[in-house]
This record gives sequence, C-alpha cells and structure tokens, in this order.
Amino acid sequence: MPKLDILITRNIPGAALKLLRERFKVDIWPSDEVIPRPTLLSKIKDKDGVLCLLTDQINKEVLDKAGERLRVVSTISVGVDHVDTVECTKRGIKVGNTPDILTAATAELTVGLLISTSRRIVEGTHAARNGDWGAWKLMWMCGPTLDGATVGLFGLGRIGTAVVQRLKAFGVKKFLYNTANKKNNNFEKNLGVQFASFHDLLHESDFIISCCALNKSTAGIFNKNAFEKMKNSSIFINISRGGVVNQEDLYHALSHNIIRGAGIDVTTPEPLPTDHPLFSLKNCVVTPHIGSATEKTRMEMTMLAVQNLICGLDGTEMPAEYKQ
Ligand SMILES: O=CC(=O)O
Repeated sequence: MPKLDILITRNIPGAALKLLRERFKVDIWPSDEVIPRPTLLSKIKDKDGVLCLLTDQINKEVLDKAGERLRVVSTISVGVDHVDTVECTKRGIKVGNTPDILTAATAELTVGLLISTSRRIVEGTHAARNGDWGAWKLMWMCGPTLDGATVGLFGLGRIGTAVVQRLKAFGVKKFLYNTANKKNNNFEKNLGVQFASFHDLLHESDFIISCCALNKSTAGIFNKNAFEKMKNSSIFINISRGGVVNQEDLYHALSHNIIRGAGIDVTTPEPLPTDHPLFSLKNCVVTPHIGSATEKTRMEMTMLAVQNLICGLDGTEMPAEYKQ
C-alpha cells in the first residue's frame, strides 16, 4: 500500500521524525522558524495529515487548500485556538492536542511568574547590575507575599488545578475561582477553592491568574473594566493566551497604579515587539511563551502529537483527541 502523505510544519526532534518517516511520506518545513503562510497553503495540498504548532493558523483557508484527503490535524500544543475545530468536525477531520503532559511545567512557570513579579526578582536583578544596589535598606525592593493572600483563578482546568496544588505550600489563605462552566462542587470539595463571580474574583483577589482557554467568551476579558475592579495592590498573571487581555488597558493599569504588577508569558502578537510599551515598565515581567518549556515536556508533547497523528491516520483511538 502506498504511504500516506503528511506535512510537518517545523523541525521536530530526530526520534519523532524517524517514527513518522517509517510510516508516512513526509513533507517537512525544515526550519525552527514559522512556515510562511504561502508555503503552508501550497504544501498542505493533498496531505492526509498535518503535524503543526500553535503558530500555524489551521483555518478554513488551509482546510480548503488541503482538500478532501485531510483526515487529521495534530498540534504540538494543548491550546487549539489556532485550529478551526468546528470546521474540522464538520469535515470529519480529527484534531489531536497535548493535554496533561505540560500541566506540571506550566504550573511551575506560573508559580515562577507569581514570585518573580511579586518579589520583584527581575527588577531587583537589573538594579543590582546597574549599580542601584546601595546599603541594605529596610523597605527597598519590597513586594506583596503569597503567604496569607487570596489567589483568584480565572479558569480552573488541569493547569489551574495544578497551580492551586503547588500554591498551597506557600500559605495562601483563600483560593477563589471562576470558570466558563461556572460553579463546580467537585473542585470545591477536593481542592479547597471557592467559586466567585468574575466581579468578586477581581475585587477580592490579591493575585489573579488567567489560565483559561481563549475563546469567544474569554477574548479581551481582562480589559479596562476588569483592571479597575482589581485591588491597586494586586498582581495579574497570564499564562493562557495573549488574546484574553487588552494589552493597552493592561499598560494603562500598570502605569497608572491601578494594579501593582503583572507577569505575562503570552502576548499579542508573539513575539512582542521589543519597543512595546509593556517592556518599558519595571512592574511587568514578560516571558516569551515558555510555559511548557522543559526539555522533558517539549519532547513528550512532540511524541504525543506524533502518536495522535499515527493513530488518527491508522483509524485507531488517538491518545489525546480534542473533542469540542
Ligand atoms: O501554549 C502552549 C500550548 O498550548 O501548548
């Protein structure tokens, strides 16, 4: 039987590529940079499957170009906001993603952002390097503490849950949560978190963490209105998608002491241009979308996406099929 045709939109580790080459006729964009859109649109034609990244918009245009043979879209990411999953379902195309295996790494980075923002680690490092580190001063470089604080989670899925589990060791007094699915009694019982309306979550939390999926109801939800409801002393963390935040409003809130600080791993666009105003702020820590960036996690994500593609094309159960 002739081998099925697949497209890989980026360089992937050798072991993963070998597995795919054994089974499929592989067309790969052999680069660590994003595949140019025209190249994606021409290479996808007549492919049976595609292994892609979160930087590739797999929308109707791509699906149309692919034609009727396309049966599996496997993304090396947990987020699927770059894939038109509704259109895929309509066309009988299976979508695979990489949940669970990146939960610990992303929760770890979230804790890192909470601490580096509240304890001003980046600002302090710059001050030390720049010669602004004078004699030990009582109130210099102080910040808020998680100990005794109220932490609010917007989105309480796998990653939010793992963040709560880790933060318990820091003496957090109260965890509030708000999710698109509203109140979930199991969370409350098993995790020790309390449901709060979005308003109350913003109003009562000392630390607010966005760990929701990006969709129609969350796009731009952290805007002027939301920041104005937060405490002036609050710290905002975003590890979900840049699209949940209105960045101009965030800049305004940070530069006018409406909130105290922010730690963001995701922005719009990515990369965030180096002359973006957010980079000029001492109270904003920006990391370059590295939530899942441990070697182990990225390797496991690749392997899971490879297995999703193989099983999807074999017609067997995908280890992680994304279901609407
Ligand atoms: O943001 C990272 C992912 O969706 O895996």
